[in-house]
Amino acid sequence: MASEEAADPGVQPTAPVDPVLPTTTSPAASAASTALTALASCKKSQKKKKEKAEAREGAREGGDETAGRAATIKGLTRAGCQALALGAGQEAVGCFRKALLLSRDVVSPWLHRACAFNLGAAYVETGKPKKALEFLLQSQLSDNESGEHLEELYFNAGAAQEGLQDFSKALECFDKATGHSGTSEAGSQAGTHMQMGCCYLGMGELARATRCFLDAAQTFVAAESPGAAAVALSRASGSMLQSRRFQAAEIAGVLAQCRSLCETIPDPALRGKLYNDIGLGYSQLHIFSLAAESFEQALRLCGGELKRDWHREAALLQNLGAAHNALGSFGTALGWHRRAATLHGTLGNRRAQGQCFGNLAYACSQLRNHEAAAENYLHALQAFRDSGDMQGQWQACEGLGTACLHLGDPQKAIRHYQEALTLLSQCQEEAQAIDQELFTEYKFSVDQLMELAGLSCATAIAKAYPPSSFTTSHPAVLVVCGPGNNGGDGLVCARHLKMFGYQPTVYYPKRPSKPLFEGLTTQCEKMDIPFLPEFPTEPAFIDEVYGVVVDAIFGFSFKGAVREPFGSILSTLEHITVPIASIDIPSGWDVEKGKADGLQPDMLISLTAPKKAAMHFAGRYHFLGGRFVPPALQEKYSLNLPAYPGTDCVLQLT
Ligand SMILES: NC(=O)C1=CN([C@@H]2O[C@H](COP(=O)(O)OP(=O)(O)OC[C@H]3O[C@@H](n4cnc5c(N)ncnc54)[C@H](OP(=O)(O)O)[C@@H]3O)[C@@H](O)[C@H]2O)[C@H](O)CC1
Ligand SMILES: [K+]
Repeated sequence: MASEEAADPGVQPTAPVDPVLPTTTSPAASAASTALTALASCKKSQKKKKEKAEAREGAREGGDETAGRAATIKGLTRAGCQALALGAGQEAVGCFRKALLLSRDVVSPWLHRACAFNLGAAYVETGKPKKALEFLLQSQLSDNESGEHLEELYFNAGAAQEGLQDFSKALECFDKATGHSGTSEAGSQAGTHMQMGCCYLGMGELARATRCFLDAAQTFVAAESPGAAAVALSRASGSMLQSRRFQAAEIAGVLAQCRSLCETIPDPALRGKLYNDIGLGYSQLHIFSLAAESFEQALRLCGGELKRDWHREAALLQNLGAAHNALGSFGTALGWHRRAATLHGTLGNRRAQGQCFGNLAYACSQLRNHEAAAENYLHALQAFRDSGDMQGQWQACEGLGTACLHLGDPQKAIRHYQEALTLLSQCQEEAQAIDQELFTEYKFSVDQLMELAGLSCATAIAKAYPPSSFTTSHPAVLVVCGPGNNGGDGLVCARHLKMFGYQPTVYYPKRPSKPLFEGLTTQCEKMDIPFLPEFPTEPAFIDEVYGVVVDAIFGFSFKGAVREPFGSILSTLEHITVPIASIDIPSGWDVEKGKADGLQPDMLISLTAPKKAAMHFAGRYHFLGGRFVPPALQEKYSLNLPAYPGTDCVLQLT
């Protein structure tokens, strides 16, 4: 979708989409990739294990009473390994479990531990990390075991911890695995680096993740594994893009390296996936010519008629059209949009089809074929209505309005523009609507959400301004609370800051007489958090005494001109030099348009989802908090929230 005014088609909804091959580095994606990598490693270790088990068991087959049992264990181990190789994880688990049971009656503790290891590794593979750890722990090898054994054990334990999203424990294990990797192949060391990269991604440490992926890529190249090296480079470029701390030229360099490796990868499916990822990377860098080339290369690899991946093909056609729109080659774009719209339609993906019709309409309008533009905007509008996409609907209406103007029908244009405006305001009321739905449909109480919101704020503040960064003698924080729920978030935040070792002081001039706010106030008082009787009028005084000021005055219900006493408070805050951390929205800002001459906080903690005004935020730290929106609600409002790292309650956006 794109409106006539869309100056930046890479950011507008014309941007390539990727429903099939997410480059996302969310913990979920990382877990998925973990499972895959673990699979490869397990297979490797199972193979070795199998060989060693056979050799050692063979040596033990000396006609003693356990020979028969050992032979059965050997058979079960072999069957388990075969099942693993065929991807039948459950069956493998069954075999290894039986082998383990039998091994209990065999005198050799080594054999028992080897069987426990096999079962643990199979559980890693079947995505049962808790079970995996249970058995991997039973397989603890002694210090005089070979380094390779220990490397395998720690690798699998790391993969299991990663599956449990305990990234720091996983990293400890992977570290130990690399510590024992002296004799192992380069490929297995690189595999460990990949896993470590995934852990850092899960922890939101994107620069470290990038380093690990790049290290892995280098080792894979040295080990002559171009496919694995290209995957590592693709992950590296993804985390570089996400971190926003790398220069475009650096990222483009990684993408180019990845692309040249792709040419040597024999597996067409992997090559196709990588070309698509590379295309998405180039799109994010706004290098649309290379993006289009990469998408075309991916499209050629979509598979023959029998094994065709139609969903991927539809996404690629859509991406190609979007890239050509961005390049201004609208004539070429038309064909891609049409094919994409048809294929998405056949696959029943109405929303994506709407986007393709929108892109097609935009290309038609640029080619001055306003009749065709109007017709396609109408198709887009219908598709967005069917799929409940409000943003798509108002953009289609706006496009329709412009097309009608060009076609000499101003009355009709006005009607479409009016509809676009109504739809737009409905979008902007979304934050309140989500809030309402959380209470009415999902039966959350305000207290619950406020607790989570306030905890997120305190956590984000502690991340951005650790006590060591304060120039004041104590980590003193002034929390200014307003009369609504934003103020309530401030009180909760103050309480958690105190728990975290800060010294918060609250200013709360207009206190609603409601049990919730009275309770929050008492909790703060009981925790020896002082409440200021008056607000300091001198900005210099605030700078002197406090290291950070939390702005919890107004949130999304602020309207009109600021009324006292908040007008004077905000004027003072506009002149302080210590950093301000605003909760949800900088106070005094228009919820949609911001306020150029208003408060300019150093930090913004957006709750639930960034509000429109967040676009005008120019401070150093933007965090997302309020990790409480259930997936169904996220989907209903097409929130497209980025994934929170691991179990964190905040996510740093910038
Ligand atoms: N789901 C979530 O994301 C959650 C968000 N939470 C936080 O709640 C706020 C929204 O809270 P709400 O109570 O709806 O409103 P505000 O805190 O933004 O402010 C309302 C009060 O402000 C007064 N007000 C409004 N405009 C002005 C003005 N121009 N001058 C002075 N005072 C003003 C208003 O007074 P009235 O007299 O108009 O009633 C209210 O007293 C959201 O942003 C989050 O921070 C919750 O924690 C739950 C989860
Ligand atoms: K605020």
